[in-house]
Amino acid sequence: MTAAAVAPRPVDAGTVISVRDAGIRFKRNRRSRRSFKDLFAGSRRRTRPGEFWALRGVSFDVISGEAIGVVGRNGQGKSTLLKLVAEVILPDEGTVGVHAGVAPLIEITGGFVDELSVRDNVFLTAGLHGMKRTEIEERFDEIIDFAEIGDFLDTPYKHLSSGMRVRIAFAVISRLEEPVILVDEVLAVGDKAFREKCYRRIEELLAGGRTLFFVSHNEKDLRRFCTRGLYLDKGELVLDSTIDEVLDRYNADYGV
Ligand SMILES: Nc1ncnc2c1ncn2[C@@H]1O[C@H](COP(=O)(O)OP(=O)(O)OP(=O)(O)O)[C@@H](O)[C@H]1O
Repeated sequence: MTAAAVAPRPVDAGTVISVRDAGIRFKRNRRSRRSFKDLFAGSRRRTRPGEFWALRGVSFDVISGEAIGVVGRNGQGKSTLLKLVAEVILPDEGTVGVHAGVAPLIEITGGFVDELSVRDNVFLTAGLHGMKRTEIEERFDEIIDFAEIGDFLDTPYKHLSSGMRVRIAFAVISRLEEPVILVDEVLAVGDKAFREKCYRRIEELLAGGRTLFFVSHNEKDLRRFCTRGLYLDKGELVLDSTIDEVLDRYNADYGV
């Protein structure tokens, strides 16, 4: 049976994300590009020379309001999983059903455009997530105050330091009204005071019922926010359990 033939499971009330047997393969040197012909050639399950599965056979459901920590060593597929949930990439096999809007902070650029000013990027990103111009104008000062980068409103995004990029990206993403928030390790770039401010904001969002995916190598942070853990190893989901069980298993496996 081809992946395309897998019938989507009925979605329970409250299920915001439903991932079934998802797999994504990359070329060693760049993202695998499937040709139009491949879609009909039944070659989806095969790995061609130079390709590998960054994720494979991954299945889980997420209920609205869950806070999920994604755990695993470097290169085991954590960021790839978040990109699937953000629908930035599509699975090569299986299905990824996302039944709610997603605000992703998954790369340092936060989806911002290098050449545009900070001001224009705020309007662009918030607009792409469905905010009306008047709503963005109302929240603009709050966003800039949160990021503490009021002196750089007309600066092209590419000229900001990496910490400043994360500040503005987080400030915008965390003001969106999307029900699902994805936070990759990018916050690690921010200084300690700013990180703490972001963490308090994440706690507010969780208290307000948002759903969180949080990738981190920091056990304390994972335990602070997350109730559930997904442990990825060699592209497979080896454990889906409480965050405490997931961290215990990860520590036992890798002796940290
Ligand atoms: N666009 C891409 N093209 C080719 N390979 C990729 C691409 N993106 C990720 N990979 C590879 O897929 C694997 C999983 O990468 P991923 O970034 O998901 O790991 P990770 O668990 O988030 O790692 P880290 O903890 O280091 O951030 C790695 O081997 C990585 O090199």
